[in-house]
Amino acid sequence: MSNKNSELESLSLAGNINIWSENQSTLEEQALKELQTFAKELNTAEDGEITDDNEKVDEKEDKNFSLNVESYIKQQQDLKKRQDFQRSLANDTIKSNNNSKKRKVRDDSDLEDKSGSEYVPSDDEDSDPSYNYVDEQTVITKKNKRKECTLIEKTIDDGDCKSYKARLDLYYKLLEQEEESSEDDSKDVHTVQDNLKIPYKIWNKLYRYQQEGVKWMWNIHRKSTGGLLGDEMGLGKTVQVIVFLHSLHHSQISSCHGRFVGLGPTLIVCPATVIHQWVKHFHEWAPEFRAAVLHQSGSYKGDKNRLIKDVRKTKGVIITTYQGVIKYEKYLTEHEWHYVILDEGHKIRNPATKATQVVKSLNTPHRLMLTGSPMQNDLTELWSLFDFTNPGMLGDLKTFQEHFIEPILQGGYSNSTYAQEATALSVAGALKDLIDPYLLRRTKHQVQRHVSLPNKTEQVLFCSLSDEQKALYKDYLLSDPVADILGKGVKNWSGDHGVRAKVFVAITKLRKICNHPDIYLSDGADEESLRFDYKSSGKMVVVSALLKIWKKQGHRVLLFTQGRSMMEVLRRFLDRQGYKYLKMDGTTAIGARQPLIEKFNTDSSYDVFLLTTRVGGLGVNLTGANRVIIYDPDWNPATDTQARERAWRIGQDKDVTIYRLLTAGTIEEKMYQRQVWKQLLSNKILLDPRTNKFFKSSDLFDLFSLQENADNAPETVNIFHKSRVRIQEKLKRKSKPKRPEASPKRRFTDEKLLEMKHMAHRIAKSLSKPPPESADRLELEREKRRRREETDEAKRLEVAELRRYNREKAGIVEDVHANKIDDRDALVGFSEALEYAETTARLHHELKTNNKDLDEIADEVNTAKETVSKEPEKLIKKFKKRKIDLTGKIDGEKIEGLVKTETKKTKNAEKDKNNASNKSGGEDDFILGKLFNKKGVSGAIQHDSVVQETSKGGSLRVHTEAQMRAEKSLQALKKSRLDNWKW
Ligand SMILES: Nc1ncnc2c1ncn2[C@@H]1O[C@H](COP(=O)(O)OP(=O)(O)OP(=O)(O)O)[C@@H](O)[C@H]1O
Repeated sequence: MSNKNSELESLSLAGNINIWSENQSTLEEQALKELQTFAKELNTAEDGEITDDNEKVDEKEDKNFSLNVESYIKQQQDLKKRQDFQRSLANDTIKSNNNSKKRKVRDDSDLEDKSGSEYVPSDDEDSDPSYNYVDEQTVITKKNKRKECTLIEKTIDDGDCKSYKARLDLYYKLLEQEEESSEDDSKDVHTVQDNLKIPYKIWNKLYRYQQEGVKWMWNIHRKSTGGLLGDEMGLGKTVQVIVFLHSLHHSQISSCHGRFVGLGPTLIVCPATVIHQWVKHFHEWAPEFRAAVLHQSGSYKGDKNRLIKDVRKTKGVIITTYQGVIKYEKYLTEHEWHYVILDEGHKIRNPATKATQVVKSLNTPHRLMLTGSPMQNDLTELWSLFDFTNPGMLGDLKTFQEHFIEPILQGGYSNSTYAQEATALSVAGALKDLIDPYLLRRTKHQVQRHVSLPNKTEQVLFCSLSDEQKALYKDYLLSDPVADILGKGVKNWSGDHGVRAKVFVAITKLRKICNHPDIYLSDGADEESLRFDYKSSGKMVVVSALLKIWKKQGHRVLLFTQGRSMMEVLRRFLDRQGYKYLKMDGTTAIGARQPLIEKFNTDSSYDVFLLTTRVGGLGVNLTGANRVIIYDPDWNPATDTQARERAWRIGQDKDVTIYRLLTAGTIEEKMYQRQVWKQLLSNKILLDPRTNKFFKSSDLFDLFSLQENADNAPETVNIFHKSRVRIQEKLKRKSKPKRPEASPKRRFTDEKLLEMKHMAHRIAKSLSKPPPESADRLELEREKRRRREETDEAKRLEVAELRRYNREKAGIVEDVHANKIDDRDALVGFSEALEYAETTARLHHELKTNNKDLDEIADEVNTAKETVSKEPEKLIKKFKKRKIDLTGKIDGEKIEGLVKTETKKTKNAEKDKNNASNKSGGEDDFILGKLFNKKGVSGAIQHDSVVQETSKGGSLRVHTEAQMRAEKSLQALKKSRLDNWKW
C-alpha cells in the first residue's frame, strides 16, 4: 500500500488544494476497492516490502542464475576463453531466436500482465518474479520454465568463504606478478592529515574532487559524527566510499577506544538492483575485502546469521537491501558495526517506514549516507536523512516542522508576502549553514573540469493527445467520479482518506489515457480485443519518430516508463517495429539485473533498453546509451532525474540527449509543474536559499481540466517561457526571414557602448600605426624589422588584451544571436566594436607573420572603419547570422585563434569538441524540427534552465524581523536537541 500512500502524499503536497464533496459512500467504497485491488495486484510497496512468497520465487530464480564456486574459480583462471565462447553462443542463440520469433510472440502473450494492475507505478525493486522475461532471448514463465540464460554472467560475491579465498589467492598472485614486472614502488602511500594512508596507486586513480571526498569522510570520522555524501549521480560516490574504507583498513588506526583497528565490520544497505554492482566495485577498488551479499541472490546459501557472524569475524563487509535489514533485523541489530553505510539513502526519507526505523536502530558509531537526491519531495525527508547520519542534530520532527519547514514553505509560494519571503530566506539560510558541515554535494557542473563529461541536453516535449485520447479524456472529466470529486464540499481533502482515494483513482485513469488509450480501456475489458496501436497515443507517435531517427544516427536509447502495463505496450511496439531491446523491471530477478546491464553496455547491437523508472533508474550505470526518453512523469522529481542520470555519468563519452515527454494540457503538465516546485524547494536548501519562488497554489479544478488550446501553447511553456526552445521560431524564420521587432529594452548603457567603441579604436590604433608616407621599400623593411624586434612581452600583452576583449564581445554577440538584444543602437555599437577588434586582430597576426606589409594593413584598417560607419545594417546582419558561443568562438572558431602559434595545441582539441557539440546540437535541432512539423509536439522547454532559475539578488530584502525569526528557529532547535539528547 505504500506505493499508493506515496502517491497520495504527493498529491496532498500539491499545494493548497480545496475540494468540495459529500460523503457519498458508494463511490468511496468503489474507489477504496479499486485501491485494494491495485495493492493486491502490485504485490509490492515503495520501500520494497515483499512477501515471503516473492522471496521464495526470487530465491529460486537467483539460484538458477548462480554459478557454483568451483566453476567460478575456473572461470577466473580462464575468463577470456569463456567470454569468447559465450560470444559465439550469443550469436547462435540470437540466430535461433530470430527463427523462433513466432513462437516467442505466442509466449509473450503468456507474459502479459493480465491483472490490469497498472497504472500503479512499479516502483518496487523486489517485485514478484512470478514471471520473468530477462530479455527477448531469455524467457522464463511460471508455466514455461524454459530458460536460455547461459549468456548471463554475474559477479560472484564473497559470501561463500571458498570462493572468497580463491579470489584472494588469484588476486595476490596477480599482484605479485605485477610487482615483479613493474618498476614503480607501488607500496608508496599518500597520507591525509598525518595519519590516513592510501596507496598512491589508488589515490592517483581518483579525480581531484573524489580525493577531497575521501578527506571529508576522514574529517567526519575523526569528529566521530556521520555525514551525507550527496554528489550528483554518477560522480563516483561508491568509489569514494570504498577507497575511504580501504584507507582505514590500510592505516590500521585504532578507534572507538580500541574496539576497532583499521576497518571493523561494516554494513552496506542499498537498493536490490545495485547490490552486485557494489560487489563489483569492491572487487575492483578494494579486492582484499570480503564483500558478502546478504540476500537470496548472494552466493551464501546457508543460515544467514552464520554468514553475518562469519563476515564480522573477518572484518568484512555485508551488503544487503532495505528489505534485508527488515528481514534480518534481529541478527543485524544484535551486533556493533564499525560503519553503517546507506546507499541511495533517500530510501529512508519517510521517517515512519519500517526500514527507516530499523537502520536508525543499528548500533554503530559511524554512519554514512550516499544519495544524489538528498531531498525529493519535502523538508521532512531531509530531516529523516540527517536523523540517521547525525541523530538529533535537527531536533525532533515536530520542532523542525514548526520552526523550519513552515516558514520556508510559506515564503516559497508565488502569492507569499514580502515578509514571508524574507523570513523563508533567513530560515533556509540558517538551515543550510547547520547542515553544511555534514553534507558534501558536488554537481557535475562544478566538477566538469575534472571529469570532462560530454554535453548533455535535456528537453521537455509537449505532445498532443490523439483524437481518441482527447475524446476519452473529456469523457472522463465529465464522468460521475470526477463530478463527485469536484462537486461538493470537503475542504481539506488531503486529510480525508476517502476523498484522497477517489482523487488518486481519478488521476490514475487520466494518466492511463495520456499514456495509451488502450491501457485505460483495458480496465476490466478483454485485452485481446485491443490492438495497442502506437498511433492511438500522441506520445507513442513521438517515440516512434525519435527511435527511427536515432536508429539511423546510430544512437542507443534508454526508454523509461513508470508502470508495467505501459512497458508491455512499448515492448510490443518495439517487437513489431523490429528493434532489438532488453528489458528490466521489478519482475526481473535481482541476480539477473547486473548481468543485463553489463550486456546492454557491452553489446552495441541492442537499440533500446526498456526500463521501469524506479527499478532501472536507481544507482545503475548505463553508459552504453546516449539517448534517454522519459515516457511519463513521476510526482517525485528525483525519480525522473535519477533515471536520466544513468547515461550521463563517468564513463560516458558521447553527447547525451534526454527527452521528457508530457501530454500537453493534461494532468501530466500539472505533475511536471509540481516536480519543478519540489526541485526549487530542494535547491533552496541544498544550493541557494535565494532560489526563486514562482509557483501558484493549484486546486483540484486545475488538476481535473483539459487545456483545449494546449497544442498551440502548453501552459507550462508559458510559465517557463524563458526556458522555451525556440525551434518553431527558427523554423518559421527559415521559411520567411523577418526583421526582429525592436525590443523596448536597452541592454547596454550609452557609456558602455562608448567604452566598447573606444576600446576597439584603441586596439585598432595600437596595432596598425600607418607607415610614413615617404618611406621607400627599404625603409619599410627596416620599420617592419624594428617592430618585430619589440619585446615579446609587449606582444603578449596585446594578445592578452585582445583575447579579453574578444571574450567579452563573444558574450554580447551570443545575446544578439539569441535575439536577446534587439536594440538597434546596441547592435550598431557592438558590431562596430567587434568588426574593429576582429579586423585588427587578424591584421596584427598577419603583421607578426609577415604576410602583409604596413601599407596593406593601413588600407585594410581604413576600409574596415568605412564599412562600419557607412553600413552598420550590413554588419548587424553579418553578426546576427554567425554562431557564437560563450567561450569566445565564432562559427566554431576562436577569434583569438588568429594568433595561431600560441593556441595551436589546444585549438585542435577545442575545435574537435566544438564540432562534436555543434553536431549534436544540430542533430537535436533537426529532430525537434521534425517533431514540431509533423509529429504532434507543440512545445519544448529546456529542463535545466527551468530548475536552475534563482531570483535576482535585488528582489529579496532580508528584514531584521526575518533574521530574528531564523534566530528563533535555531533557539527552538537547540532546546529540542537538549530535550532529546541522543548524539
Ligand atoms: N576515479 C574513477 N576512475 C574510473 N572510473 C570511475 C572513477 N570514479 C567513478 N568511476 C566510475 O563511474 C561510474 C559511476 O560511479 P558510481 O556508480 O560510484 O557513481 P554514484 O555517484 O554512486 O552514482 P549513483 O548516484 O547513480 O549511484 C562507475 O562506473 C564507476 O566505476
